[in-house]
Amino acid sequence: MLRSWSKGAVRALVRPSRPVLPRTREIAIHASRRAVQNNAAPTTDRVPLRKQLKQDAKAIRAQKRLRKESEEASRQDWELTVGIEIHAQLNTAAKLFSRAPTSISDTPNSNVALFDLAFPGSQPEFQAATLLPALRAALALNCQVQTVSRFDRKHYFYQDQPAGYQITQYYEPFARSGFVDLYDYDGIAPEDGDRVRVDIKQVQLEQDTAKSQEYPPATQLLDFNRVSHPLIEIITMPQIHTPATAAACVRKLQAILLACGAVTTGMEMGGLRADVNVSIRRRGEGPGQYQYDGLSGLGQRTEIKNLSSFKAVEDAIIAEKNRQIAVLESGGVVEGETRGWTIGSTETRRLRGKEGAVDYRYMPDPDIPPLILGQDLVSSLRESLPTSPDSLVAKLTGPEYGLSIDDAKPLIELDDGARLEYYLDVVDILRTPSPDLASPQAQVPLARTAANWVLHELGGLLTKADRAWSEEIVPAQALADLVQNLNQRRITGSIAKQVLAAIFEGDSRPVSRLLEEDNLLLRPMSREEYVALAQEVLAQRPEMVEQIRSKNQHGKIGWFLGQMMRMGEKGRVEASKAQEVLHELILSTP
Ligand SMILES: Nc1ncnc2c1ncn2[C@@H]1O[C@H](COP(=O)(O)OP(=O)(O)OP(=O)(O)O)[C@@H](O)[C@H]1O
Ligand SMILES: [Mg+2]
Ligand SMILES: [Mg+2]
Repeated sequence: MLRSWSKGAVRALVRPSRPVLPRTREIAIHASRRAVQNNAAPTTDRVPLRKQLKQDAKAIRAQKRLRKESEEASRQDWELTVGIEIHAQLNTAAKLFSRAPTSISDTPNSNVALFDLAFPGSQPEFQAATLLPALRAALALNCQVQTVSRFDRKHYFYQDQPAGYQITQYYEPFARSGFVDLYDYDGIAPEDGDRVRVDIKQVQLEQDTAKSQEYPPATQLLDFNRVSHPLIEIITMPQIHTPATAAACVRKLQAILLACGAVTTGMEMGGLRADVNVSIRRRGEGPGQYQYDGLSGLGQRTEIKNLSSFKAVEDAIIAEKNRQIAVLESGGVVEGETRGWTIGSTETRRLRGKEGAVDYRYMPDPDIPPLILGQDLVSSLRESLPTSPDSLVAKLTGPEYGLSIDDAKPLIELDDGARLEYYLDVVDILRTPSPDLASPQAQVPLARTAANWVLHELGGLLTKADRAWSEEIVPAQALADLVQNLNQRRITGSIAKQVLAAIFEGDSRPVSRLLEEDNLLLRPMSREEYVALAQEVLAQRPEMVEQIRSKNQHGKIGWFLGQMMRMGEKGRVEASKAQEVLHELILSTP
């Protein structure tokens, strides 16, 4: 179908499937095994495998210790400074200046308007709907929204940018002067204390570039579906001084953007990319000669572009800091540069000298009128802003849910917020009034049990099967039914795990039917049955019973309990009742 915005004839991109990277731990294990095999010539001094592995582990520990010590030493001598630029793809249906859809997963080059390809004579049509996610982001980042802002042209020549310039907001961005607070639970470096506030200089609207795919030696294919996808660039002040806090800052910004609905995908899916700017200065020496937006005394910065994971942010900063220290300690000078980083690498690499504002020849775009924003729009968006990640942490760890921070954080962060949605659905179902509803006091334990099942039991199955998250694998209703049955002691924990695994594998029967048909409901054992079973296991080791009685070795009761669980009918023995009967028979009978 020929759409008015898709007449550009552009070579299609063949999208190769994403390579599956082996996990680093696996690489390490394989590498050491291979080393052992290579050394396995039939010599008399061959090192046994276990010994070799132990030696390898010791060497790795020593290496880590050395690295930590040298980090510590360099931290005392040098101060690191980092400022971050985040590019986030906004959650909008259309591009920034055309009505072409933003869907980038469609056939390559199928969602492109003439303006996106810079066809002569085509004109920009600003898509006002872009403002909604952009403003939500700015408000969630505590920015001051500007009543008037404008678009500028930033010139550079590269095939992913058909106009020869990017439309951005350089002189008058739509939002300024925000901040993001990072807490210890966000994973900031311990030396940064409980909280770090990072100021946000500005947030600007701009166009994304086309996606290029290299086929060396001579082919590069371009997919213009991404060109002119609306982006915001968030620019932090250079106020971060540790690599871990820089990574925590990007993670937090992503969480905030997802929570307020400004974006739909995070770094994993390419919806967010970070550039980090790194400089160092020697402690105790005079101030550096560089300044940024009123903050002076800084060292010369280099910029590492296009980082696509939190780990890459942290690792690239560590590598670049070490490189700059080595340059300065050997009497060299740090050049203002744009550098690159490859995952798994230990060094950043020079891409080009850093362009300055002059190189970009910024100029106001003559074809796009200023953006004038009414305060009524801003206030109504502010009022309807969804809960922030910090408020979510407070809510989940507060009296309503009572979760630990260790459970609350992954719930909020996993699967771009989808895991939390699912968890809240499960809890909502559990709390829906019903005749046998747990009392309000029981709601916290129920919420905790639900978190355990969503994160650890269901999460464990996902990890084991190496499957991506989907709320459809085990519907929220099914998990809630399972937790409810467990809570009401209609099934045992091990049966609940067995049923969860069955549903995970595709059993689509409602939980109640599954439990009935497979005869899994707990048929409570009578007291007589518990006593008979206990007597049977006690008779197996009378000498142990004697020891418990005479020497007060109560810890040994656990062995008998284990025997009762094993010997009893599957799924019928309740540990607490079995223990009670054991205590009674052993301790109160002389
Ligand atoms: N001396 C410095 N050390 C560390 N970071 C710095 C230093 N000076 C500036 N920065 C950081 O560098 C970033 C500069 O971003 P900005 O978008 O203003 O300029 P740019 O990098 O030249 O632009 P672009 O890369 O978009 O063309 C900010 O995050 C700022 O905090
Ligand atoms: Mg920038
Ligand atoms: Mg930059």
